[in-house]
Amino acid sequence: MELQKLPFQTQFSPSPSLKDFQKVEQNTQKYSEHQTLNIPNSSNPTVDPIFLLSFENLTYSVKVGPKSRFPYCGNNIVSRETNTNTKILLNDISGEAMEGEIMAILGASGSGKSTLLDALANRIDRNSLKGSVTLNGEALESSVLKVISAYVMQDDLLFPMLTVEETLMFSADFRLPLSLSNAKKKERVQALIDQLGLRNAAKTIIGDEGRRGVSGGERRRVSIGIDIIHDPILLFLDEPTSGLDSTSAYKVVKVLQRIAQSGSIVIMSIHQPSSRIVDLLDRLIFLSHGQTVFNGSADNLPCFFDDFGCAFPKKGNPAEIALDFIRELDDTPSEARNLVEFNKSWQASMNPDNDSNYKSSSLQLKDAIMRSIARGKLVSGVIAATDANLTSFAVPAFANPFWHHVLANRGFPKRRTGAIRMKSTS
Ligand SMILES: Nc1ncnc2c1ncn2[C@@H]1O[C@H](COP(=O)(O)OP(=O)(O)OP(=O)(O)O)[C@@H](O)[C@H]1O
Repeated sequence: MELQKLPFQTQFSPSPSLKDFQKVEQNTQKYSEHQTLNIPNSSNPTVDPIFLLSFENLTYSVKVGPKSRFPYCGNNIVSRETNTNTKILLNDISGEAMEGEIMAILGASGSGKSTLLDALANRIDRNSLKGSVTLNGEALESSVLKVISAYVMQDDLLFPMLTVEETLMFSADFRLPLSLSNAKKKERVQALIDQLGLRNAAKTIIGDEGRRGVSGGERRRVSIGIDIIHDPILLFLDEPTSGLDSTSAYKVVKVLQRIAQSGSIVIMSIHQPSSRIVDLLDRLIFLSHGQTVFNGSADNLPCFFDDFGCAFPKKGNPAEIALDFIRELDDTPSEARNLVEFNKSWQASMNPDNDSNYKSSSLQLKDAIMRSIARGKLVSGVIAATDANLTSFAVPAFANPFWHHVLANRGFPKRRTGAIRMKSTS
């Protein structure tokens, strides 16, 4: 794949040094002040995908104690037992997702969706997780992942008395580097409001039971916004549509598609997507008891199940139909095992050379990240200071959502009382 020539391209070697990154950072700003915040719309998808997330043979198990003979004594008795069993939560899961795509993880409750998401997002101890997760063929250091990714949880904790705009500005103040000017932060917030489709709600308070505020769908998009303020390359979301009506859920996924097409890989777990949501999903992984029972595009579902021997109805929501089939097969362990095995052979027959679907110039990760920054991802300034190994970034990294950080530090912003001065964005 011929890569677009950028003004700074000749300035770095295949193994960039700290100075190279700093030059790129400066040049990126010079190259196009605007590009940093330029968010392509969905009709303008990424031209040349430069990132590929791959995961191979992911296996994760936990030790579980036997049922206590003295249940009323609580867990202590059980934990003293040496006779523990192993429960396999993920069993040999492989797949890949490319920049510009949304990959959805589906399956019945307890099938392992959140566990797989956690495994991909490096939220499981690497010593317990077998297999590999790579970006452009390189294992991801957790410090790098912190900077280039975001994880959006199901439960959103937002301040009810702040407006949408103030909430996002608060996130920008806390999560973007101090070196980034206030004007740039405001610019980023405004771009994000448009990307999230929240322009009409920008001045509306979040609200709660006592105060009317934004709708449930808007609230969910604000939650996504505070986590993606730095414009990450990898975005993980745990059930981003749960609890939303069909239209709100669709709007959320539409926003996610826009984010993917601005140069990210979006990976999410989802329960029962509607047909029009399924149309927005590029890749689906169906899990059953921690194993893959289908991995591919929704278009392949009818053919896959027909080949397996389940006549796939011509009409209806393909994801729902597939989930129903899987649920039925789950009732008979031998049938469920057959489906897992069938998926393996079907995958192999679809891709006999075992080639990655990703046809690219296989850019090294560092180069790909720099190219992505030049394209406008990772808000300018986020990697202003990196070391040669891409292991330390000048980004504030909070283990918890930043609200926790604020609360823990008793920095709760008192609107209008000025305990923390909220910078006005208007
Ligand atoms: N630490 C643990 N110890 C034992 N079992 C666990 C542990 N964590 C998760 N599990 C089990 O692993 C299975 C998969 O859990 P996971 O949360 O990934 O499922 P899920 O598909 O996301 O479910 P849901 O749709 O209900 O959120 C479940 O049976 C769960 O009870």
